[in-house]
Amino acid sequence: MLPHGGCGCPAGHVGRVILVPDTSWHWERAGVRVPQCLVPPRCTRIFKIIVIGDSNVGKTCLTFRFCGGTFPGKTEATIGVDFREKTVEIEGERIKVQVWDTAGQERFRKSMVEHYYRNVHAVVFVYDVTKMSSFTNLKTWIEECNGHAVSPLVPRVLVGNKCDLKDLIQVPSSLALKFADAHNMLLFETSAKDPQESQNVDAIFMCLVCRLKAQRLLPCRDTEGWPAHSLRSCWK
Ligand SMILES: Nc1nc2c(ncn2[C@@H]2O[C@H](COP(=O)(O)OP(=O)(O)OP(=O)(O)O)[C@@H](O)[C@H]2O)c(=O)[nH]1
Repeated sequence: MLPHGGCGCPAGHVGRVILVPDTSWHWERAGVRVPQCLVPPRCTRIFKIIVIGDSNVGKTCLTFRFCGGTFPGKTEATIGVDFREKTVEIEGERIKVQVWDTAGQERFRKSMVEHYYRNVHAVVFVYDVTKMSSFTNLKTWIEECNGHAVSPLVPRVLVGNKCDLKDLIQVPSSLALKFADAHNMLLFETSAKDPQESQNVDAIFMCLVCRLKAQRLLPCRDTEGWPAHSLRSCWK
């Protein structure tokens, strides 16, 4: 039997690895034994991605589509922030993507703004392709982001949502592309509503996750989500 923390994770899991009579390794926690093959990998990194933009552009729907695979029938204005999570596996590493769906309405975001930007790993700026004002307001959102000392190294992407409303498009792709280039961002034009676009919605977040993974600077956390005491030994 290995001592507590014998799994090797520097954080020390709340549980222990034991060798049972059938000679296979099991994970024991609160008296429940789970075969080792079902135990999640030792460390799961968490990437915090915030989604910002005007009210009604579809931030909630995009995060629903990515995290839950569906388009919500009905949404209400976000108050403060809503969190959604999805665990993805890239090259054998499990990564928890923590998506912060922020309020677009000023009155619902005031007290929370500091929290949005603290320790953020990536930013998704969203506008509505059928509403020019949501595109012109992007300047303000970028200024707010920069004003909260978000490093230029933090990856950012631009998303034009509601592309399914083809007859109502006000923001030409060429204009959006120019803006994205000027701000060193990738541009995605998509629709949270159209199920055929779901892969494109996934691509927004997965491209950020891949870039973050490549940076290899982000710390590992144990499977409970707590920061590991010694981060370096968990880096690949
Ligand atoms: N046609 C269409 N409608 C969409 C799409 N995405 C969102 N909507 C609709 O747009 C409205 C606003 O969507 P939300 O996701 O709540 O917008 P939000 O940006 O989160 O708004 P706040 O929480 O106020 O910041 C809802 O009525 C959605 O059904 C889309 O891709 N296509």
